[in-house]
Amino acid sequence: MSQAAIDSMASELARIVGADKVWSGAQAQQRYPGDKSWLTLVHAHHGKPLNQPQLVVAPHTVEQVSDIMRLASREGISVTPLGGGSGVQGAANANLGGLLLDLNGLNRVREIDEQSLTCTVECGMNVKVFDTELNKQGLTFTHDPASAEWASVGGAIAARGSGVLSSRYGNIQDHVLSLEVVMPDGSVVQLPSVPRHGVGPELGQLFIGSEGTLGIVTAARVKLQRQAKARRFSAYRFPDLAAGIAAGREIVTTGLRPAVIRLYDVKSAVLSLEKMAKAGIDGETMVLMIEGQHEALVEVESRICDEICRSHGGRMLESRVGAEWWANRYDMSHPPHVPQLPQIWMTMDAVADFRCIEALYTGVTQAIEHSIEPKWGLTVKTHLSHWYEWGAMIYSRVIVPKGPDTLDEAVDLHDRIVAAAVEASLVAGGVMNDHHGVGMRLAPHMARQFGPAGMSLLQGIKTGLDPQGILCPGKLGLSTGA
Ligand SMILES: Cc1cc2nc3c(=O)[nH]c(=O)nc-3n(C[C@H](O)[C@H](O)[C@H](O)COP(=O)(O)OP(=O)(O)OC[C@H]3O[C@@H](n4cnc5c(N)ncnc54)[C@H](O)[C@@H]3O)c2cc1C
Repeated sequence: MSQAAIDSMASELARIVGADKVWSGAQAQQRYPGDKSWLTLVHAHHGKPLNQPQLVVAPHTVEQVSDIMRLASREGISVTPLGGGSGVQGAANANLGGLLLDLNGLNRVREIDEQSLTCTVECGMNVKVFDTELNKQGLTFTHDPASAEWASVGGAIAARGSGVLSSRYGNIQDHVLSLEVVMPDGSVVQLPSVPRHGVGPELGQLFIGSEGTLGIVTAARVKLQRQAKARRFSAYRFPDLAAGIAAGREIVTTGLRPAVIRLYDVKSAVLSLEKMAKAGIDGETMVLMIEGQHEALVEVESRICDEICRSHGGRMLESRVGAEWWANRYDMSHPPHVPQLPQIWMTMDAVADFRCIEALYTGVTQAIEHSIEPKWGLTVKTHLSHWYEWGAMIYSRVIVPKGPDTLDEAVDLHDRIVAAAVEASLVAGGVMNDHHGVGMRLAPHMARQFGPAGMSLLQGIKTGLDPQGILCPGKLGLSTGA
């Protein structure tokens, strides 16, 4: 965009939202440095920011979002939505310029339906603030990612996120009941808000995980739960990872639903449970948390889980291990546990069915370990924390303790680790990833993971909904637009 076009667009945007909600040029880039991915941080550190919006606009209402999209569509300007900016894949970067749409001002709770236990909430609502508000009424959202203090509800939906309680309550797609979406041409779609329907396909699922490429999610009706009245923690030391996986599999495939089933491999257990090390955390360890409305049910479920864990060789640890784990569950997202540049760090979360899960663990962790020369001293620590009726997720925390000084070398190492892990997850019968989205990190691998026919279907949907290609061009491995 020429300077004249930017100025003209800025004044049109100011007419929609007010001049104090529009920023351009250096002001825009300083105000919005980009998301929390290593790629974003390392580029900014080397003076080559990935996030380069020419304009930023911060609407407060769905009508304003609609007017902005109508304007962007008329002018053919690309738009990148921004929620809490907590993404770790580089998705919320306006890397091709254009307009960054800051949605944090759309943060109202529109309605709580206490009979149906649902809430209609706007996309910019912060996840933690939302849950704190609900807690005052004895209710809870149950989407509890480690990034709750930064992430928005819209961002969680757009990135198809998951939270620590997912094994009982599901991932974000299970919480979302219906959506309000502003389309690239500014039209507003209200999807049916009923428990289930046979009125054609469930269109809401199209937007969950679409990372801003298909429409702007402005509000969602979401499922609520009553806050748990009873909660039990337990922890088990298993002879090896396979025994822990077998116990987890038996738990979820026999109808039991612990809210937390977290199985750490040896390195990860020592790292993540170090505060409890005196309790004998020296091997594969599982933390369980069982909760519900009825003490009696929680007691029975705990007892059966205990029997299952013991039958797979699990040795029960002091119950405080689980309780302390819960109290400190966000620690790994804060200093001193957060790595610093020039270190290279990333999380790789892969998912597969139970038939493939052990191969996935072995394949991905070994591929990461061998992806770069040993001199870099890479470490990989892995746990399983999202369990489904037919499979589970492995989550690897990867750190290169002293990365190279140059940007190109550092990005090359990073990309080699990612490519090796993606390939290994496919070979093992899984995919990368489970809940962190695609962003810029995984975009080059989308075609490999979706396959040519899958990509062609996705591209067709994109072209149909966004013929000008103005929403997040190039994201999700899609074309950069017309
Ligand atoms: C320390 C740490 C821990 C984390 N732990 C977890 C975790 O436990 N579980 C988990 O799932 N994730 C986790 N994440 C990743 C991240 O927090 C999630 O992906 C989160 O859901 C992103 O929300 P956000 O509002 O910050 O989105 P952003 O980063 O702002 O945006 C993410 C993507 O969604 C798009 N987008 C945002 N809002 C909208 C909207 N309203 N409509 C359309 N598109 C939109 C953006 O364009 C971008 O493509 C973690 C991140 C960090 C830094």
